[in-house]
Amino acid sequence: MHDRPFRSALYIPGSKDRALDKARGLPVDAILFDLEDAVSPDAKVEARATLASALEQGGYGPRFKVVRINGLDTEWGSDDAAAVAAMDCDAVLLPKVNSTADVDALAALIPDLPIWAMMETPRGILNAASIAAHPRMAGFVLGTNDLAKDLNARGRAAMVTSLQLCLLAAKAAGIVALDGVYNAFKDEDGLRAECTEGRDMGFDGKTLIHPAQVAVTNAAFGPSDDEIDLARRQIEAFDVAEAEGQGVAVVDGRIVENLHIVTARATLAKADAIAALETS
Ligand SMILES: CC(C)(COP(=O)(O)OP(=O)(O)OC[C@H]1O[C@@H](n2cnc3c(N)ncnc32)[C@H](O)[C@@H]1OP(=O)(O)O)[C@@H](O)C(=O)NCCC(=O)NCCSC(=O)C[C@H](O)C(=O)O
Ligand SMILES: [Mg+2]
Repeated sequence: MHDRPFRSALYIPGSKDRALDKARGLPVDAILFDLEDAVSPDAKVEARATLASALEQGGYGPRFKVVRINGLDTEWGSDDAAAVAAMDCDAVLLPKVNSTADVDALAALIPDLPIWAMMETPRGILNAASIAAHPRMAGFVLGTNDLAKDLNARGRAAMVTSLQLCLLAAKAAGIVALDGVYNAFKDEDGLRAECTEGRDMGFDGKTLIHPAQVAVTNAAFGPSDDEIDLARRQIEAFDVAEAEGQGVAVVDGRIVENLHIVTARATLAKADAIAALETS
């Protein structure tokens, strides 16, 4: 559990002024300002300047700001990294990370900023544990489109092992883990089902491509009223049990032990963090 929510993380093409402006009013927890795949090659250089100007202008409030650069093996990567070092953002996102050597290369160009990794290549997935444990690494974003392409995979079931390897690595290292995008952005029911699946696997949130996906995602990854109510009742019941010298309570016919109280407290802390974010 992280000290801020990451339920929804919206990609915004760095080249699109209108979308950059719209994001200032969207209730997302994080923004992934994109210089990579959402920007065509002939617009890359201009997008860098457009994004720098949008971030300088500000207005993104409490949203966590991540800039996705082009790979350092492309003609734009090094200049993107130099530009990002001077931008007002919270992390830099490196695409197609294969190994810790890729992270080292970016770390050498940007001394301070937390680094996030796109996990979207077979080599990267196999190296997930060492990438997550890199001292500068702070977040994983699953790139399920690139991964499906490289695996020649059809459907999400074919990627579950990859998703879980990344989750295990992220949880072991204590970093953020965000699920991949749902491409059919007008299919609300399909998005809800995939959010539910990602949440139940343990992802902190989901990456999005369109504002219409925000509400469903925030609802799926935030604690529901029933979950908050249950967490409160578990804590109360466990306090009573402990006062009576017991190590176990029973709530709704299920046992509640100390470890469940850790989860219950995390649920309440997340609800508080969401409320604080939404009122700031
Ligand atoms: C998918 C889109 C191309 C659709 O664009 P459009 O047809 O313009 O949508 P709408 O007309 O419905 O837009 C309505 C308004 O919303 C704004 N808008 C649209 N998208 C965004 C956005 N992402 N962020 C902020 N605002 C947005 C429009 O400007 C309209 O505003 P207004 O005119 O004021 O009403 C488009 O949504 C889009 O480009 N989405 C982002 C695509 C993207 O970022 N792709 C790259 C990331 S996905 C990826 O690479 C994952 C990973 O690497 C992998 O491998 O899986
Ligand atoms: Mg990708």
